[in-house]
Amino acid sequence: MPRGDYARLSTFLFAFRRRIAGVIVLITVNAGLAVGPAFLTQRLIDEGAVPGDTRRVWFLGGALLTVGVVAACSTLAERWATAGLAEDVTARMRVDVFEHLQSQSAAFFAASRTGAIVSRLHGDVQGVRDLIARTLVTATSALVTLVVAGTAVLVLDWRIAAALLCLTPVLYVITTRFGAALRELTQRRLDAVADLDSMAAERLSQGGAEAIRLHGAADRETDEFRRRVRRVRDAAVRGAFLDARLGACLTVLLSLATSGVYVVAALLVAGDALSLGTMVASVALITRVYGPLAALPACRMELVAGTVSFERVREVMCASPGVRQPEDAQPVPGTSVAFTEVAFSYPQDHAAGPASLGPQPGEAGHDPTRPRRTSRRALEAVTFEVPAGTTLGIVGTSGAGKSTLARLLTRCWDVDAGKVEVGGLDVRRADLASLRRTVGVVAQDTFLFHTTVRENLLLARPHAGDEEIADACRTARIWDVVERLPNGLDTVLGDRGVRLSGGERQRLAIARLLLKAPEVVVLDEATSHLDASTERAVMEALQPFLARRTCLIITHRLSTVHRADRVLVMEHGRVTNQGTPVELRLVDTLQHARQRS
Ligand SMILES: Nc1ncnc2c1ncn2[C@@H]1O[C@H](COP(=O)(O)OP(=O)(O)OP(=O)(O)O)[C@@H](O)[C@H]1O
Repeated sequence: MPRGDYARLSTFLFAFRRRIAGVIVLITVNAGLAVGPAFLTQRLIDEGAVPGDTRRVWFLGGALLTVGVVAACSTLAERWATAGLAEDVTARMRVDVFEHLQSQSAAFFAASRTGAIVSRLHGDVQGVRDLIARTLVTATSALVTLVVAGTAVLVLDWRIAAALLCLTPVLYVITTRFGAALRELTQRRLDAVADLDSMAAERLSQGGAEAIRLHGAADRETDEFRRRVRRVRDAAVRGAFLDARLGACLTVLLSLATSGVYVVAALLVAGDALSLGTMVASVALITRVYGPLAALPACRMELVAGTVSFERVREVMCASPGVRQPEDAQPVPGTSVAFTEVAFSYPQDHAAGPASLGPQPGEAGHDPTRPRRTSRRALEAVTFEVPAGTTLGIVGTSGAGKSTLARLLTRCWDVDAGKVEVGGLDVRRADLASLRRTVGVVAQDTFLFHTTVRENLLLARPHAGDEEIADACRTARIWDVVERLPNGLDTVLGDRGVRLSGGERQRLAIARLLLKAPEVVVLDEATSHLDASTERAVMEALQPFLARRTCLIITHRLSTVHRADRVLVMEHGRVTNQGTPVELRLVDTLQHARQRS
């Protein structure tokens, strides 16, 4: 692992330093308790068994039992402390990642695959948990035990200690060679798992599954899934094989060394240069030295795997939010809206998120050789004003850039040139929370969460009471539908609100807007799924709510904007006309635009 990664991992763990110190103390106590029996055994043989002192034998036997019981209790305490520490670090990391992702702009999510993000939040964070709960603890314990047991052997007899420790450099060389290969394999396996997660998340979503069914593409998709599963399998099998090869090398090496130590000790006893008790104690300590020596290489490998996971989590944590709030951000002071000479292009080629969250080799869209480029301008020199409390209708051909206006107004994206102002304040200088409180949008596609109607509505105003919710639903002409649901407001709507029709989802989104009651309202094709009479009814009911507010109503239908104070006509990212509905002779303009599209 690069040195910088260790430093970052240490920085993250610094917040838990007291508990880590506690765990290290327990590990050291355990290591001390693990070598105690060897010394007691040495004395039991040399001072009790050999001279025939039975009182000494009983006393030292009792001491051995006591050390065993204390060691068991101390191990229990160490496991408990370690498990708690690892889970707390994991929980903290999950929340940090989630919180950081919430601050990402639309550009990040447009460039990243959902499954890959979820994989970071779940699989890779789990990898970090294993790193802390298993690897770091085992490594620390192995190191401490190695030092304590090595010193104990040295105290008993330096010649045996020398024979025991001569293995260390050989072990180091072997693990270094295996470590590099394992790092690459782990990276490949985690990428392959993220690919799989990402495909499953998309294809098994309600919309994805329906699209596959409608296009009869089930077999093709299964083949693709099989190909991705094979990539995961291949990387895992190669990793396991590498592990097994390392295990075999270690077994051979350790058996060689163990027999070597036995022979050295036996020769010393035969030549009267060592007591029997010291030989038994030294032999007992072999496992205490070779256990850690054998565990350390495996730890090193796991450390490599774990830090790959850590690095992948860190990559997401380091993704800078595309939309930042300045230090001196100000609350939005008014409700007028103005666009001045605004130009904007959507970034292309997944430039906005970490590369590993975008398409991977073999996936559609992955082509590192292709030069990066930006798309054609979505907006070009767009200028208009909506005075506070007035309504602007925005009409135009499909792809003209109408929805992009709403995204720039709420700072889902930032303009490339020009400025967007709310209440005379450039939105780039506005406090984001204040901006998003002031501006409310009913988007073209309504997103509903897989939860109850009530929870979906409370997203707009968390403390709204049942009466307020019911009033908003009545105004949005959705209350009778909610009442007919099996559990009313407590009915779970399914993935993305699958239990409701497109028009019902839209009306629920309008109810959500009514609960939020923002001062600036954007309705982006908010009634496009409604039949003409329901649309009329909803718009009529909304009038008192909209009357006092600044409104931008984006639509294809003339009827929806006939009450607007002014209307903007857009084509290919430009404003081609604006005026009152009457001035523009809107019908003609629209028909003209349609003919040209
Ligand atoms: N996330 C995105 N990434 C890249 N290009 C985008 C993205 N969203 C929109 N575009 C492009 O920007 C242009 C304007 O899109 P926009 O959604 O603003 O159009 P619109 O006028 O609302 O269209 P419609 O009436 O069909 O909803 C289109 O050419 C579209 O392809």
